[in-house]
Amino acid sequence: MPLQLPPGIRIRYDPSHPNRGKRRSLTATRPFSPGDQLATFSNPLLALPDNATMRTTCNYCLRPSADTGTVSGGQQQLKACTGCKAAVYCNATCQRAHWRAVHKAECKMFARVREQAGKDWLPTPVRAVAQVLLMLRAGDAAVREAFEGGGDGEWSGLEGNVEGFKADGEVWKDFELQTAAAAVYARLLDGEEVLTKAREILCKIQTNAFNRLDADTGMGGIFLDAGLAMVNHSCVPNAFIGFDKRTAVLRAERPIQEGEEITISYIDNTLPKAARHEALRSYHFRCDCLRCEDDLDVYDVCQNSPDIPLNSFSLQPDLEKLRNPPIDRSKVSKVEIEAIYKKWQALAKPEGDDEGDHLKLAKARWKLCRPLIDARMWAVEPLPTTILELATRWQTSNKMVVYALPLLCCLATECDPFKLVAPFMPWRIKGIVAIVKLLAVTGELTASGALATRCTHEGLVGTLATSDQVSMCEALLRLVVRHASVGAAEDWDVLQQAKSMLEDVESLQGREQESNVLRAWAKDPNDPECAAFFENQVLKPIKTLSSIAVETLEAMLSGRA
Ligand SMILES: C[S@@+](CC[C@H](N)C(=O)[O-])C[C@H]1O[C@@H](n2cnc3c(N)ncnc32)[C@H](O)[C@@H]1O
Repeated sequence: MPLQLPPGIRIRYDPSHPNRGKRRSLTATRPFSPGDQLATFSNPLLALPDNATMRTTCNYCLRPSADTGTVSGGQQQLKACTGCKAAVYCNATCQRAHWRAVHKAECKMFARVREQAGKDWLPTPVRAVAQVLLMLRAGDAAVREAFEGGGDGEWSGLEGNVEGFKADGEVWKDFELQTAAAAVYARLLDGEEVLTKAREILCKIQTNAFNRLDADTGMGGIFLDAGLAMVNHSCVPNAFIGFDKRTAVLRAERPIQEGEEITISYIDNTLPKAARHEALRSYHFRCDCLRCEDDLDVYDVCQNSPDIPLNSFSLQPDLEKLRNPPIDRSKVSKVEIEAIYKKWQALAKPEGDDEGDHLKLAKARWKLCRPLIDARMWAVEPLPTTILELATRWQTSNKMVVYALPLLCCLATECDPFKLVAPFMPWRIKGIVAIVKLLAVTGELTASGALATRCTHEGLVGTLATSDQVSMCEALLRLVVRHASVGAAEDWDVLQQAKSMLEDVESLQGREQESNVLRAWAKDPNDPECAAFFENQVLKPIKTLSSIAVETLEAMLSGRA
């Protein structure tokens, strides 16, 4: 049976393509603009939370619950299946749907796991392989086509790169252990044939499933849809995937023409080339995209991006800066950047939470990044991650929280727009929401007069004291709401939060005038009066905070004033 695909996309099969892995690809059947939804996939073959979150995530719709055990956004408790007590659900509808989809076959397996291993969970890949084995036994036609086909031909099953995995001794040994466990627990251990099949299944899962990892909710898991699995990789992709519970949405990151191949990035495509190729190793192909062929860095890719004009309504509206970034390439070569990244990765991370140990690591990282700092290449890894990891630590530290704000402003203006040129990319949106949350903290400290006791940097205290932090928040939230409405689902948690924070800010008494200007600015960012307000009240303080970040980091990490 041909694979059913949503309208807007189709599989292109080119049997003469010399690279077997690229014979099948997804193609657009009509033009798409940046942010457009290409297709949604809401009936995946596999959708499961990872073992760390399976007790705090609905095992069917994959909605995470808050730590309290209530479903986020609601008051319902997650309820455990009365049979296995391992899988949990937000309601009876989800439980019934999961029972029909796979849990009917899986429930008894968890009882065996408890009996034999004394646990109420399985490692995620083991559970995924066991689910496929059980669905095959139950005669599921779609699962059979996907997992028992040969992987070539327009639709003849998923690609598994089995020979490639086999060639990697360590990985294969691990696969053998995991698949043996899946076969035992699924009670399907009847000979080498099942084990061979289980290993093929695991190869296909590794090649085609997406990891739903969400740093905010701490949630991970596996999502595998046969149609979505037809999308190939590029380090300069024209599309990206967003997850919304049990649905994956494929969206255009750049303009896509009718007949053009749709590509996404399987990895962090802003890493230096050698690191990207290392990350792609488990997909068993050598990427020959433009970024790889010409060894382009984030600034090269940004300069040529068709998405630059979308930034006129963003925290980096200086389009000229995106086209001609003020960097000094003579200070560091691409070969040196590769070497910096390798050494940076090799630095050991402290095991515990000791502040001193983490500061020592940050200093060592900063020292390694010196050529990038001197070249003002803030968007080139590993510099952004060095700043982000410090900001993340400081955000939750009473002593350092105020200092985290400039770091986030630096990331949102000097790093993210160059790395991800489209302002609706979820990562950029989350960065802005993080600034709003910190402004809420610094705003309160400023209002209560406690700011100076929490921060000794006079420039930072002065900038915050003289800024209209509420208007900054409102402007940032308007950016978030506009861009998230383009690049994410309407009920994306981050968008919902932003909308509710915006309502709170708008309802504050005594700032109707500012709110009116910002509302008008969101409608027409080019209106001179509104643009001037945004420039003076929002962009200027954010730029000042961003330069304070550099000063602070230099002082704290390298002792330079
Ligand atoms: C998720 S599948 C993509 C669909 C695949 N083309 C197929 O026909 O089944 C991932 C596999 O596709 C191949 N692939 C994806 N992107 C590629 C690329 N840019 N160049 C070569 N092969 C690629 C690799 O074999 C990879 O392991």
